[in-house]
Amino acid sequence: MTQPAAGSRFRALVAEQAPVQIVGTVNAYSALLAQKAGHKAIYLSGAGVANASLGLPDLGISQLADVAEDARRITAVCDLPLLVDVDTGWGSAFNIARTVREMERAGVAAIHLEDQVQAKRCGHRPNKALVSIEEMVDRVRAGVDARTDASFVFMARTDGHASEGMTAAVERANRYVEAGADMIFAEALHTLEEFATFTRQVPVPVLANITEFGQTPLFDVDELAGVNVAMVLYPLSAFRAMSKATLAVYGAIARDGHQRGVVEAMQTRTELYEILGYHDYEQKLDELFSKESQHE
Ligand SMILES: C[C@](O)(C(=O)O)[C@H](CC(=O)O)C(=O)O
Ligand SMILES: [Mg+2]
Repeated sequence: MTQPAAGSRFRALVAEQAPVQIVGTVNAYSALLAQKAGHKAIYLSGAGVANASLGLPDLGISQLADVAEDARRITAVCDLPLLVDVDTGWGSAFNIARTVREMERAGVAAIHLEDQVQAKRCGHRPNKALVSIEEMVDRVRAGVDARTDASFVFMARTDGHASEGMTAAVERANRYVEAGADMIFAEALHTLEEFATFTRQVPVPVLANITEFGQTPLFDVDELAGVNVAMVLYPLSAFRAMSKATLAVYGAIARDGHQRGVVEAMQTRTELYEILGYHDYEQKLDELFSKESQHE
């Protein structure tokens, strides 16, 4: 039986399970770990691609090809609906159309595209500059028009709150919805009251980005459910934890001349193989070999 398209599955999840938790997975193996932990939706972060895959800051340096490659690697092994951060779409109308098509081809369920200028910054840092409402409306129109699968989710992100305030952020969101956006990413709001105001006035599912060390307090799902948030994003939580763990292991090996003090902190070979389904692959190999030897 073939599965419904990724976009349909993501829409159904948002409709049934709001708020849906969406966890960042910086690579294919992380996606398998998220699935193992019981998550139903995953995220490829723009900052994650820049930081983890490229070793660069999240300042609009990465390109479509970088993000598409990481997305394809995830969808190749994990069928959970994947939301992908496409930053500003990497250009104007035809570039945005190409971004949408590439993401559809990569088996992605949803993308979010933001209203910052091309030289974008992290949404939780100062000095973000936005394009005009009209320019962002053009981006949304170009993206929505480029879809070949009507279920593919186009989410518009507004960074408007930081420089223009709540009223303007709500106005921007509504203009993007009128232009065809299916869902809205409300970046860097500060309070639950702000989320309540936002969701009251925006007629589509709204995402809250609960990234650590940022502008938004670490509200829990119940609090966010109470203000009608439909999706809760944890873009870099696992990446931040694995980075700290990695540094501790490298440090211990350098300092101690062995890794014995940090073995306890490691996932075992057995656990790794379980996540990967290693033994199924091995069995397949055995079957192929034994068939081959029967022909000899
Ligand atoms: C969600 C985000 O766009 C990302 O790329 O993961 C970042 C997250 C972060 O830097 O903490 C953002 O909010 O701009
Ligand atoms: Mg980003």
